[in-house]
Formats: sequence, C-alpha cells, structure tokens
Amino acid sequence: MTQFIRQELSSSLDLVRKLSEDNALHRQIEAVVGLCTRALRAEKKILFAGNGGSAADAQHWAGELVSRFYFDRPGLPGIALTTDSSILTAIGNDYGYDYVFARQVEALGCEGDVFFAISTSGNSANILRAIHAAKERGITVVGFTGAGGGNMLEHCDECFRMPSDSTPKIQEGHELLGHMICALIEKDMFGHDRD
Ligand SMILES: O=C(CO)[C@@H](O)[C@H](O)[C@H](O)[C@H](O)COP(=O)(O)O
Ligand SMILES: [Zn+2]
Repeated sequence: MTQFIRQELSSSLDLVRKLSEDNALHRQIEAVVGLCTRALRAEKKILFAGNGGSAADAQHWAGELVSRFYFDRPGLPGIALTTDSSILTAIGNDYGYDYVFARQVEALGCEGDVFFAISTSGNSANILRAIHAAKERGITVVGFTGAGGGNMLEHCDECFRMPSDSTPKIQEGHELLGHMICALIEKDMFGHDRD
C-alpha cells in the first residue's frame, strides 16, 4: 500500500512541478483572470459546470466567489449549474442528461457572462452542449481539461490543459488553478491581499 501512496504523491508532485515551470500557463491564468474581472465589472456573472468530481469543483469555485476567499468583501456573482436537483432531474427527464447544463445556460446565461466548462476528458456530451449554448449567446467559455483536450478544446475561448491523462490528477491540477483564479479575481476586484 505504501508503494501506491508514494507513487500517487510522486505523480502529484510531478504535476505541480510541471505547472510551476509552465510560464505560458501562468500568462493564461492572468488572461483568464482579466476576462473574468472585466465581465464582473460589467455586472456580468460566471457560470460553472462539470460532472462528478468536476461538479464538486464547479460548486466549490462558485462558493469562493459568492462568499469570500481570502478576505471579507462584497459577494461576486457565481452560479454552479450542478446543484439544483429539481432542475437537473427535470431537464434530464424531459430532454436527456446531455442537456442538463445547456438548458440552464440558455435560461440563465447572458451575453458577456463567462462559463467555466470543466471536463477531464474534454468529451462529456453535456459539457460540449453547454459550451455550444454559451457560444450561441456570446458567453465567453473557459475550459478546464486534460492533456488530450478532447472535443471541447476547439470550442473554448481559453482552455487549461493539465499535463496528465489521469482523471484524478487532472482534477488535482484543476483545483490548484481554480483556487488561484478565484484568489486573483478577488485581489483584482477588491485591491488587497489576504487578511
Ligand atoms: O471524480 C472522478 C474521478 O476522479 C469522477 O467522478 C469523474 O468526475 C467522473 O467519472 C466524470 O463523469 C468524468 O467526466 P469528465 O471529467 O470526463 O467530463
Ligand atoms: Zn475525483
């Protein structure tokens, strides 16, 4: 068992080392933070969606914006499309699971919003359909995926590709990016660092 533990920790360290050395990624993070803060200053909002562990990320990051991250400050408009069981089951039952996020983007999204589309494979049908719905509405799409990129890659305005093919490892990378982006949005919008 300890060999598995060591292997897991070693691959996580390898991922973090790659992220820390990727200057293009750091510039991409800055670009995404900038597009998010421009949208927020224009009274727009950020939508989040993903499946499984990525649904947890969607809810986690929306909470960082609406509540707080490092310090007390006004709430920021973030909505996770993964939380309302009545909406999810109604759409899934009436239109099919592929539409559970796209229908919400249609109903809730506005031109100028930002949509964080999270899929480790880049191929989940309900994420791809939500991306299509977002683009149709002039909503900026920021993708979070893995090394392969999948079908979502070509449809995102910006897409973070973690340097791994392992779903759990990709998610670990997404978690790091999500926290950094939320912290930088907060800092940019309200002008100071941590408490
Ligand atoms: O969290 C994990 C694996 O670590 C799983 O729940 C994983 O999120 C699910 O298999 C998702 O359905 C995978 O979808 P996606 O990331 O490829 O879009
Ligand atoms: Zn997971």
